[in-house]
Amino acid sequence: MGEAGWVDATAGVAGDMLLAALVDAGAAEERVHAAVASLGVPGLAVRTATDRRGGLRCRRAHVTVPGDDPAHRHLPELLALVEHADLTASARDAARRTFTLLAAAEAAVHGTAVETVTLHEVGAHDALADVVGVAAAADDLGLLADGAAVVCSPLAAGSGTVRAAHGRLPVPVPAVVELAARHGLTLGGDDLAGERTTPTGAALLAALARPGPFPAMTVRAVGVGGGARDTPDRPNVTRVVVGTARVADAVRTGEVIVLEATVDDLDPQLWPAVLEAVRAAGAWDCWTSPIVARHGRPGHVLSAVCDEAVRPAVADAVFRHTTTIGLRWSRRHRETLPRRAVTVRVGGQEITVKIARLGDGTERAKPEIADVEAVARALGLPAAEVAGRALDALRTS
Ligand SMILES: O=C([S-])c1cc(C(=O)S)c[n+]([C@@H]2O[C@H](COP(=O)(O)O)[C@@H](O)[C@H]2O)c1
Ligand code: NI
Repeated sequence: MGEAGWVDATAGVAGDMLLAALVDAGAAEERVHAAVASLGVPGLAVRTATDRRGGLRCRRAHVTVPGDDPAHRHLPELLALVEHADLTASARDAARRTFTLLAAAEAAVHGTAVETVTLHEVGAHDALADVVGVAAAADDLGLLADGAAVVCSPLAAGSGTVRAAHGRLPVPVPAVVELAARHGLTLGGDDLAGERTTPTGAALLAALARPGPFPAMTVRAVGVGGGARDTPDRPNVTRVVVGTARVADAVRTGEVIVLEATVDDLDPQLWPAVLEAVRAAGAWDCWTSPIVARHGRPGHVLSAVCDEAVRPAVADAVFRHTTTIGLRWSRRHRETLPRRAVTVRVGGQEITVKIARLGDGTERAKPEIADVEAVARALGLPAAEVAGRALDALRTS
């Protein structure tokens, strides 16, 4: 059975509110501190403290920013900071996906390209700390693991106007509406005054959650994250509930998007960079298959598997990074075995072992090959030996 999460954004959601809620639900704050510190921005830090919002106890996240924040950033700069930070693969993926979705929505709103769109507040130091902090916290709670599922409620639309770098904007602000339209998020609750859902909050939910009703789960913890304002109409909080999903059968079923493009005119040396870009856009997996294309030309079919939420970003990456001028996509059924991850040590170094459970209850363990390769390099041993020692360590643990 996998981890389950529910995000209640009916009173609103912002990056700092979600971060505080995840920490309040039990995510290790040290991991958040370390992730933010590893961005290498001197003076950028985050801490949380208990507070109250509208009579409810909550936790608030406080970000300390250096005084020299540039007026704006662009997506490549944010992705480079995330790339060099000390994050797990899942947390890095989550942070990358969030910024990519945010930039794609901003680009659509302002009619510019994703890579060159100017990100004002949403690319500032505090947004960076919020996104990376949420990625680290969600990872710590197991919400980014294979088989985990996070569901979110409708997001509070709010009402009125708000002052931003763009001038006075109508609420819900354009970036939030664009993110909702692209990722099927529901906006509701326009009875609430002011900005309740920010672009960063909406992008985090687009990247980490799918909209839906409260998932059946055995509840383990609840976290309440407070926003900057203490509003009289409703406690200004985002709630997170975490637990273990209740799954009736061993095999999970679901739907995924499979995108394909046939390409016969790309410099073959570029394919590794293309695959990396498509993954960075949010695809879970992507690969190429050699084909003989029209007129007997050797070519490749590029295939990518992703969630509906990131389909526009993945399609965008395929168009930008290959020579194709068309692609096709379809919804496909998927079945996956429940799995969990265990950390073992070989020669003092950590290796993650993924354990899948089959329908008859038997388990199949596989050390993560990237960890095996890194440890093999560090210890000067063959990878096969390190993998074997990881399985021995699992058996004796
Ligand atoms: O930074 C940018 S480009 C930006 C775009 C928009 C649009 O809707 S377009 C709105 N805002 C406003 O900035 C603040 C901070 O947002 P966070 O997501 O970083 O919390 C907020 O009021 C947004 O509505 C910024
Ligand atoms: Ni904008």
